[in-house]
Amino acid sequence: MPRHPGLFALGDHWPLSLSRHSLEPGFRLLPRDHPDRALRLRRLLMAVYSYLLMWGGLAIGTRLGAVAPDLPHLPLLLVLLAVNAVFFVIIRSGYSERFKDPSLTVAQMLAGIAMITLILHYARELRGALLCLYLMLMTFGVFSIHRRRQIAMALVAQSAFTLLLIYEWLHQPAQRQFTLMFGHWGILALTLTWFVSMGSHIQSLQQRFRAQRESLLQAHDRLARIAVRDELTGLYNRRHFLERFDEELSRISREPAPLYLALVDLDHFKPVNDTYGHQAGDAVLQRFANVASHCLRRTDVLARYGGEEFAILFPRSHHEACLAAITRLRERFAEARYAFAPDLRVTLSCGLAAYQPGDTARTLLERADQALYRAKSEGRNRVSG
Ligand SMILES: Nc1nc2c(ncn2[C@@H]2O[C@H](COP(=O)(O)OP(=O)(O)OP(=O)(O)O)[C@@H](O)[C@H]2O)c(=O)[nH]1
Repeated sequence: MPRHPGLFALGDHWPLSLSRHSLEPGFRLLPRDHPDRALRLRRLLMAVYSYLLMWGGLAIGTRLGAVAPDLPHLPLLLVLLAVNAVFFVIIRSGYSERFKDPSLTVAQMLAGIAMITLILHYARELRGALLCLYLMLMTFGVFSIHRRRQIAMALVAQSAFTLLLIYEWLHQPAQRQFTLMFGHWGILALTLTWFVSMGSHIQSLQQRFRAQRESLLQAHDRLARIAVRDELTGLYNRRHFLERFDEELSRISREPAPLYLALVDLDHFKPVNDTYGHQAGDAVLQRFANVASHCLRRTDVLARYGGEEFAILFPRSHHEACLAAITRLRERFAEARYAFAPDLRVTLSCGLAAYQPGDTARTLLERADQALYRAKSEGRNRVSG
């Protein structure tokens, strides 16, 4: 879940991180081109803007007589900064990572509700307008806390305001007008209800959008995979192999390097299908893919070239190394056991050809094919070339 600052904690966006990230492992700066950077900067500005507006507005309001003159400006500002600093340290030290929501949204919101209720206590004529601070606070939860928690936060805000009204009614009855208090209470209840309802609507849109994006990404991945992979074995398909082959050929025409091509064909595969069925034949092909993937290097390009024919490209490799890899593969594959026929042994034949200057994909494939033919005619289960 992405961290976000909330109303009373600048969280990730505190300018101190510029100097502290180099000192403590938990303090990290986003790279310049990170897509979240602009968003975080905007949140920082929003948080700073909220602080200045709230505190400055109260200071001016006091002078103009719209806010009670005994409003403790300085302690309030210090409390704001202290609460913010605590959240900042908890989040940036990485300690909050152990919680389900590392942004500590609910905790930040609770602190915010307490602070706003205190401010409202000192607000006189401005109280009605300042009620919107509760809504401002609620916006921080819209994208990061679930509907039930949003409702809970709205109830906490409404209850805090109710307690304030009860306290004032009991302790300062002379200064309070019941109709005004009741009006404020009703308006807050109404707007919070609307807010929660809209918030959950926005959240369900967001979830739908996420789900759609997820399935689009999955579809894209599947398409990308289908485009280059063979469905049965998971190996590269013939088209992708020929593309890679062309790339290698144009690379070695610029910077000469050895290149080997092997064509592999399973021996007497038709009888496997005929005796044990097509599914058993498929399992043998899959087993070959598995064994071959483990016998070759990551830089080798292995593909299913046809039905039971496979191609391997060995870029920047030498004859002995290619021969050793194919022999290893031939031996391991011949040792493979199959659950559907414990006595079955399937072998392979291979034709190996080296790139020669002037070769095209076609000429090199032809030479590998001739070598394969020789391996077959010399008795199978062998490498030729
Ligand atoms: N199960 C299965 N069989 C396949 C697939 N693709 C091709 N085949 C079978 O592979 C067999 C190839 O047989 P042949 O070309 O006659 O060769 P072979 O029996 O292996 O004999 P040699 O190559 O001469 O050793 C055919 O029976 C094809 O039906 C596949 O995807 N799955």
